[in-house]
Amino acid sequence: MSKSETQKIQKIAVMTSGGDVPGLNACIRAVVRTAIFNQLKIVGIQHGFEGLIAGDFVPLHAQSVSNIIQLGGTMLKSSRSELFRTKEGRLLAYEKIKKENIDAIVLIGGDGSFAGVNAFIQEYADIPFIGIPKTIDNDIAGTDVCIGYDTALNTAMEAIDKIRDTAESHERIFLVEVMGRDSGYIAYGAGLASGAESILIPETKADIENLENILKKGWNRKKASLIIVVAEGDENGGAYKTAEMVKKYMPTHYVGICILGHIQRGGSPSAADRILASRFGYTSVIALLEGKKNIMVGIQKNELCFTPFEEVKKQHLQINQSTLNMLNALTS
Ligand SMILES: Nc1ncnc2c1ncn2[C@@H]1O[C@H](COP(=O)(O)OP(=O)(O)O)[C@@H](O)[C@H]1O
Ligand SMILES: O=P(O)(O)OC[C@H]1O[C@](O)(COP(=O)(O)O)[C@@H](O)[C@@H]1O
Ligand SMILES: [Mg+2]
Repeated sequence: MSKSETQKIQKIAVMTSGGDVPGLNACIRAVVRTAIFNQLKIVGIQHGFEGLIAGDFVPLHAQSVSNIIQLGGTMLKSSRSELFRTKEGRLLAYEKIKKENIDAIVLIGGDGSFAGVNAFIQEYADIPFIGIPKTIDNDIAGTDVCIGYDTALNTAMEAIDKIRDTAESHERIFLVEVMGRDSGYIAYGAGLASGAESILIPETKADIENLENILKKGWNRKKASLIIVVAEGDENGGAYKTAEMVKKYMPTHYVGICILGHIQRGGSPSAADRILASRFGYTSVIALLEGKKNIMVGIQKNELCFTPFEEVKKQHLQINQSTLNMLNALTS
């Protein structure tokens, strides 16, 4: 039997992996403070799985996380790691965990990171992991909302409001491309919140079929500006490709393009993200102390819940007929 199964957990580690989001520092703070409050030792693993493979550990104390709850980015850094996808990489990671006497790990990551840790625990079963979901794409099943989505959504909405000002003054059409590799959550949320005339997302094809109609109707009823929000992962290829289509429908109009890009990943986290991050961080350590392992913390219908890593999949935005009806009414 392994140490973690026979003895109390004494030393844990926390890490961030995958694309960063606002709220990671708030989550790290909650994990560290809860660990220390419960007399656990805690180290940070720097640079995600790359740092785990390299043994890049840093001791953490209550003061290490002072004054970071409001900061974007991650004090532990993050990475995407090709080496962790290999058995050799995961063996190196295991060796470093054992050498550092780490009994359990809190992993703040996305669906990719959880797939990675699922591969790891099939090979090395004696290290309990608790996952905390973060991604601005909000596309992780097992939780209604991920850390970072709310702040990214607000960043995108504020940017679209600004584009609306200049579009109105000059009576122009703009395409605004927001992040979402395979996900329409930011596009849908920011488009709805900013009164966009059209929202193009990977989850539905009806949006592009209606585009010409919506634009012509809007212009004919003397709208001074038209804003189309496009998810980067939209099946038509994002803002540049869609702009070509729009220019065909409205050949005499100015068609501007604005790609928001990584601006959506930065900035001070919203209150909602800080609160979510704090709840998830606290719950993850308590879960380890209660003997839970290899599960992701989540929140569904405002209740905290847990999902085994092997069941953590991508979540797709569900757009049903009543949502389409609402969008049709609000953009008319
Ligand atoms: N199937 C897998 N097997 C092993 N490692 C994986 C697997 N999928 C992802 N990973 C690891 O997890 C890292 C983070 O995944 P990624 O999809 O980039 O971000 P996120 O965790 O935010 O979804 C990858 O860079 C890789 O090291
Ligand atoms: O910063 P990178 O590595 O280029 O990744 C960009 C991608 O990361 C995201 O911001 C989301 O990343 P995660 O799934 O890792 O949270 C996508 O919206 C975007 O397509
Ligand atoms: Mg992902």
